[in-house]
Amino acid sequence: MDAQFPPLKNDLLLRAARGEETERAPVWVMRQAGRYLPEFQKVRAQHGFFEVCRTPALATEVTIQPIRRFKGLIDAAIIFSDILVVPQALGMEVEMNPAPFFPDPLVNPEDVRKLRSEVDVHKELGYVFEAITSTRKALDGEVPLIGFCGAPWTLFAYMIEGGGSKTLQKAKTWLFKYPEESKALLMRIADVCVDFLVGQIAAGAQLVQVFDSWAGELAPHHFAEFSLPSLKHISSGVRSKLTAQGIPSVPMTLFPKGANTSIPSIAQEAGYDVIGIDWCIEPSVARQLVGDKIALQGNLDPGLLYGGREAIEREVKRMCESFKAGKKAKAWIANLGHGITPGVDPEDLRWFFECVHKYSTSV
Ligand SMILES: Cc1c2[nH]c(c1CCC(=O)O)Cc1[nH]c(c(CCC(=O)O)c1C)Cc1[nH]c(c(CCC(=O)O)c1C)Cc1[nH]c(c(C)c1CCC(=O)O)C2
Repeated sequence: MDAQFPPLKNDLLLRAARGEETERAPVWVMRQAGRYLPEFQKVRAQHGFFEVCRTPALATEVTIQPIRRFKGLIDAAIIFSDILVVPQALGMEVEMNPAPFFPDPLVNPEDVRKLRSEVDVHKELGYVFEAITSTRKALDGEVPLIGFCGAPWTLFAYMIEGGGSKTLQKAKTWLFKYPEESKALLMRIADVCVDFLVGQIAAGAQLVQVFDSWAGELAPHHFAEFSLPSLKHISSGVRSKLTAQGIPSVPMTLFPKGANTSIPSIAQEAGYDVIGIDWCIEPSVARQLVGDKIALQGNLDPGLLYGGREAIEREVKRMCESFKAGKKAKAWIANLGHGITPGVDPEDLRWFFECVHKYSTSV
């Protein structure tokens, strides 16, 4: 598989994801290709959001923009796409104006009949696979390429709410009034996620991340009941399908945002190599919870990038000390605790990268 691509020159991310010690922590940021970058805004001024996702040459260009700008400082690219392409593959209409909007959300359990019963990911999402292959080539081995999908619970919530929501009133109505139908839908989404991730890995993704952005909206026992089974289904399904197809396995990351009290069960049961953490948990505490076999990713508050250089340096130093436990960078991928937000000065992000390089070294 890798034979068709240029050799990888920087494998820090992959080594840390496998739990190894590294000279310094690899670093990238969630949503690194996005609206805070003027070069991204330029592309978006001429093309719709999903048009960029669906046009491999444009998706490749915006994926590479942060790699080009922060050359030598950034250790991974993440393919430009969105978690909501999976609901689209299931047959739902999704607009981005500028927040996600579903004109025809799932109102009650009978509505699942509107979804495609069989999803051919190559037909519906082949454009993502093409973008991945094209980006792998364009990266020329500079850094590894990350593929991703949304977690079934987060996607379920979008498909039912019809967009973002503060209370998740509709999604919770489903969970608690129709638990069996909800679980069936969550597993249907998980099946599509499995094929989608396998297709991304076959196309050249060197690590894959599952974003459960709304994990923290569930009580720990409800996370265990509704989200965790579908997350396990994804990790085990991806690995067994890769084996069956003779495709080498890649590290898998789960970002269960806000589900910090569920970290021990996630580490033991979910089947991921890396767990992403937000800034509401101390890194050294997360390390104690997961033991030394699982890698961690995170976790600076993205809001710190508005705080100026002094605050960024102080907090990155503190984060590094907490992750390293005073010793070495091991099994840790530096990142923010959630996506970078619009309005951040790209030069302040550069400073974040420089501070990680300085303070995360093994000493
Ligand atoms: C919940 C979620 C979505 N999308 C995603 C998540 C999970 C991560 C998270 O919790 O932030 C994931 C995502 N979305 C995007 C990426 C691309 C890769 C990257 O650079 O990280 C990734 C990994 C591009 C995007 N997806 C979106 C943009 C901005 C839209 C634009 O260009 O107009 C980008 C760059 C739009 C989007 N897409 C989504 C929302 C809520 C929005 C609008 C608000 C916002 O920007 O945060 C759904």
